[in-house]
Amino acid sequence: MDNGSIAFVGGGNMARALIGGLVARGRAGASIQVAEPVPALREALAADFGVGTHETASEAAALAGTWVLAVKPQVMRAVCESLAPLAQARRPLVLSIAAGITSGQLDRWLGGDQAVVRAMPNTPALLGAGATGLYANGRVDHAGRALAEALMQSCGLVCWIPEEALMDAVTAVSGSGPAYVFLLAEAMHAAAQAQGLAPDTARLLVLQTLLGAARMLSESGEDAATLRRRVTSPGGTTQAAVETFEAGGLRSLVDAAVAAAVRRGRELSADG
Ligand SMILES: NC(=O)C1=CN([C@@H]2O[C@H](COP(=O)(O)OP(=O)(O)OC[C@H]3O[C@@H](n4cnc5c(N)ncnc54)[C@H](OP(=O)(O)O)[C@@H]3O)[C@@H](O)[C@H]2O)C=CC1
Ligand SMILES: O=C(O)[C@@H]1CCC=N1
Repeated sequence: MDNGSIAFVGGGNMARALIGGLVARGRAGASIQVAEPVPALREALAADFGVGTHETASEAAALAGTWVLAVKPQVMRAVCESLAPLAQARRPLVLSIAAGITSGQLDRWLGGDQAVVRAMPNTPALLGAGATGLYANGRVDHAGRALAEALMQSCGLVCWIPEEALMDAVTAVSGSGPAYVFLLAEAMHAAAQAQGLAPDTARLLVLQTLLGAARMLSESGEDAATLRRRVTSPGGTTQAAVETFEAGGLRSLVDAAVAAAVRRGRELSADG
């Protein structure tokens, strides 16, 4: 049964990012099956990546030994229950990327005794620049862990997370994290225009600043605080801005935002 094919159940934003990352790094589109109820999404995935597409989860899942469950947490139970007979018959490696939903819930909804890996990726996976946290339940053997790791590594960095409870923190930091950076970019872009810069110029300057700063964080070997201090001339412009951020409570705001995301992850697993 396992011919190396992967079935994605759900062909939305995150599935598209993962499939794009896999195909860009050499996986044949034809080895990927996607179940997605929205016809326009199915057509776009087939056209862009050459994947096989299906209307229902069981049609796609029947063709693969690895299942990536990429539907919203709110519909995960119904999707798993619809796949339970197939899961019991075929014993696939199941990867769920859903926020909050626990491996115990997935195992139960799929009928029990399932090899379940929780993966929390993020959308830069599309560029091979993703970050994924992985947690495997006790039914996943060495080969299953290696397969899950290789799959997600083709979309970027992978970290194994030792305790499942920490997956909510991973979700709040790196799963949701790209949105925090995009929000900062939006705010800087608006502020640049408010100071009189033309929209295109503002966009270019913000974009290159974020890119350059991220590269320095990644490549300089120095920590964020050291790099920040080096920009901040005593009594200069950066100090004026940084003091404004600190006075406005930026650090505690970020702490509260991440805590809110962790709480929401826990709530998503509350029923069932
Ligand atoms: N977006 C992100 O950055 C990240 C998302 N995630 C997780 O990924 C999962 C998907 O999120 P995201 O891609 O943003 O959501 P989307 O809504 O973009 O994608 C989910 C897709 O699944 C479809 N769907 C619904 N029911 C079924 C079904 N029975 N069979 C097959 N497909 C179905 C939905 O169709 P319809 O719209 O008609 O319901 C939708 O197109 C979530 O669980 C989320 O927690 C994890 C990491 C990052
Ligand atoms: O917003 C969400 O719930 C999902 C999980 C992480 C990123 N997007």
